[in-house]
Amino acid sequence: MRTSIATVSLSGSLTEKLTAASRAGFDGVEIFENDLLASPLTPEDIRSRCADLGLSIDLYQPMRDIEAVPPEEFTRNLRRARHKFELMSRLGADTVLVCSSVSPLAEDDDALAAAQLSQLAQLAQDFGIRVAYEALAWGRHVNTYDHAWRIVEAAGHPALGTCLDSFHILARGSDPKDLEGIADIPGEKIFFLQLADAPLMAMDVLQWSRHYRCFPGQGGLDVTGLLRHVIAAGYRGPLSLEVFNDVFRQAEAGPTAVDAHRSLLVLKEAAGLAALPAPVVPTGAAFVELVTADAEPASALLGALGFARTARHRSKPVDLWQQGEARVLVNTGPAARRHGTSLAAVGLESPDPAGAARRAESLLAPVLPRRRAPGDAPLDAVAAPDGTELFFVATDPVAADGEDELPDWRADFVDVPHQDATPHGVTRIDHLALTQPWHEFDEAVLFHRSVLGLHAQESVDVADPYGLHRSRAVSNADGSVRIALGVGPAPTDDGARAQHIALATDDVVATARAFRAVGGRLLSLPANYHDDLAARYAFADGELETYRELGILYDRDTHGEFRHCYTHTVGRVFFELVQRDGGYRGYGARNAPVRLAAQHAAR
Ligand SMILES: O=C(O)c1ccc(O)c(O)c1
Ligand SMILES: [Mg+2]
Repeated sequence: MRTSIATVSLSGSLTEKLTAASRAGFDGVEIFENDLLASPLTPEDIRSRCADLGLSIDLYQPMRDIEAVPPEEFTRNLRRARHKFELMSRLGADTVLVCSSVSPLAEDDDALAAAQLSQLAQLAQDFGIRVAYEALAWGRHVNTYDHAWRIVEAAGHPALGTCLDSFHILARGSDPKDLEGIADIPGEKIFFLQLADAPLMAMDVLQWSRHYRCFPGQGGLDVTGLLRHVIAAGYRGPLSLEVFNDVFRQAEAGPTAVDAHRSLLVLKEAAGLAALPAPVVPTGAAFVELVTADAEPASALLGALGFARTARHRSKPVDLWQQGEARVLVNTGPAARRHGTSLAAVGLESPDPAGAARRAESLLAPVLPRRRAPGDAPLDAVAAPDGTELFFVATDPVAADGEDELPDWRADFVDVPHQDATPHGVTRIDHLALTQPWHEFDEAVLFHRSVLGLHAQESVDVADPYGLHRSRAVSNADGSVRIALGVGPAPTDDGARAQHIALATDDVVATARAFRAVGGRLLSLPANYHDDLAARYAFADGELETYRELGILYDRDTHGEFRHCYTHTVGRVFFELVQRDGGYRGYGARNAPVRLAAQHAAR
């Protein structure tokens, strides 16, 4: 099925919007009236621009407050409509959206609405135009899809059909049973389908629609289920995205259009309308890579944490630090000069690295060129929305019988003589916390879910002394890959750009003590925090005193317990030591406000 996007869903001038939609691979657009009014291009220019870009104009919208009004008012509406139909002829657009009236002049009279819409459709037909009537969820008298359809059916005009909009239908929180009526609408009378999701919120539906709509898969509405009903009805027109929110309006149109198109691809896959290469879910974090112009602070911190510098890349200035199954690469190559100390790449263990890359590519992830010296392992890598490089590396590169050996990233490293540092009990990487640019948060969550096949937890809000952080974790089924995607309060705030690496230990007290014994600095916490812990939980003798001394935080869920503490920050990066017991599933979100305040104080 063809894909389309409303120009209102992208930022910029009409030209910028059209270019972005075309580049991202959309087949068509809905031209939003305000975008046309604000454009210096004539309708003929817009028509030829779209043609040059390979875009059809699938819809012109919206026409408002047309139906169920007194006769003099309707005469004025028809005059207005004639102007618009002439304009549409110049544009080469053959379908117009009419949304249900919000006017105080509108009467609660379905027969009148049907008669007037029929008259409008007759005029449209003379121009070769079809009218698609949409129920706004806040329409004065018509605000449900079935009500709009009853009026269209009663009008019985061949140039009048309905437009279904997933937001208006699903935002009313209707019983899933109410949606079954969609399949009873003759497919050819559904003239258009608009798709949008939204996070679940209890608020006025108009504000919700205008400020919080997002692309399918980024919110909490069952857009897939709705699409199945519409397909069952026989609809075969475009799948068109119509999103309004405060974020994309300030973001660049190009990346938004790619994010939008990815959401449609995932939606089509979920609804059984398209087959993509299957997701290859990563099975572990093989390594993280830090880039830095000055390796000293990061190396000192890794050393204090009990890591040993075990190997060096054979052709690049990259050291491999290891402890247990936790591996950190420190790269002082050219990329470092651009970034300061930051987390630039993650090696994800994959049972099928090439398959993982094919999946990513099919979902429009930029595949990274294999910049490598002769003899280096040819690793598959893609860029996440925030630019983090994701390498898909073989869990078990040794060839099974009859198969080619997979490239082994470790083969690029040569062991270096190192003093056997005494390990401090770190066993592996527990999770990564990656702060996203504020306008890419929803995109990042959809990316990690769809491209990597990870499951997304609920979004949590975390108070910071100077703003609010939002965080949403994505993980695989057994928790061996966990990434907490976050967005900070202000792009200029250091904390809002922080990235952290949480290291697992079976005994956080021992690991923290060992770290401190060699001069490591742990984030210290206010006494009030531990006083509150004493009020909430009964600890063994001396336990809480130890936590006070070391700056260890504590949390509990229905599964188990969580103990954690934090190092100081190097560039954008700090480490967390975590001990999970009994299957604790969270990330200590309850403690995050205290941690954020302590980090502000430490700065
Ligand atoms: O918010 C609105 O007014 C509006 C306009 C046109 C639409 O198709 C829609 O879904 C909402
Ligand atoms: Mg709509």
